Amino acid sequence: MRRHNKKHRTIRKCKSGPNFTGQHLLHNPRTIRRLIEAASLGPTDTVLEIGAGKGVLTFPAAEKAGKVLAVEIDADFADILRAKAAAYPRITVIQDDIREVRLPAGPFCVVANLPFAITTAILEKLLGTEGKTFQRGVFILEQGAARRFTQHQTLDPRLLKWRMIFDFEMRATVPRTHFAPPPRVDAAIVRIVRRRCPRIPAKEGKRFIAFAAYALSEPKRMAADAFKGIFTSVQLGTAFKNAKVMREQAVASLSLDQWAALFHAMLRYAPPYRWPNG
Ligand SMILES: C[S@@+](CC[C@H](N)C(=O)[O-])C[C@H]1O[C@@H](n2cnc3c(N)ncnc32)[C@H](O)[C@@H]1O
Repeated sequence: MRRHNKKHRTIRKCKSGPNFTGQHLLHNPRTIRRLIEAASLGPTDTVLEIGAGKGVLTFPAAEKAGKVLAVEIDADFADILRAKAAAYPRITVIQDDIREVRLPAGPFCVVANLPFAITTAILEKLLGTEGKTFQRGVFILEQGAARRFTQHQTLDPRLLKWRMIFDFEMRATVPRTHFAPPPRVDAAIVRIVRRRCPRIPAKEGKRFIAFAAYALSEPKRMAADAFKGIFTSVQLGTAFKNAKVMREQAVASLSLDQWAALFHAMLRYAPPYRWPNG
């Protein structure tokens, strides 16, 4: 699984503070149960567990799944987990930084109580081109991030792109008291599932981000103005009619399906020299 042959460090001895690795260990049985249930694991599933800690999620996941790859950066935690998992052939402990780990070549699911500080880096890895075999996952995230990822509309072009290809759903909130030590804020369980029919082809992701960033440069602008640099007025009329977009509608209020329909209209009707560049 390793990409580089780097020497490992014992992370907790590093400089940036006592808990910069987000070591908030989950101890509430109800939340553990909820998370595992939300993962809907079965015997054919390969699970990548991110930030396995001392294994509070590893063993319940291994009871249901075919295989669990438990990644943990902290050498002490990884040793504890390896010792506990010695009698469990379905669990493999990988002591490494998840950002350096090569993702499984075949389909896999994720179970993770994430280190909050690197949430975006981890999602970028799973939901971008590197994660092409990622199917679905359940994640404990900071509640603010969970709300941002799952709210109806978003002004973030990269998040919009993710939501063209994956469905995000907030499953439950998790009070900070369910962790030891408790983080400063509450958390939430978010389920992310690859759509059977993505709204746009995954290979168009970069182009879609450029398209969304262009139109969202002034989010309150009316849609007719936001897209007029891309479409001629005839093309705009057709694109808006097909996407059920009103000319006066603020670009920030477009639904996911409307974004997708307008993007497809650009690919179909607008000449490439009018497509926004990333
Ligand atoms: C919120 S704790 C979760 C621990 C355990 N899964 C639980 O629920 O109790 C996050 C874990 O991620 C680990 N971690 C932090 N940064 C990591 C990284 N870059 N790669 C892998 N693990 C990391 C921490 O050491 C910590 O054990």
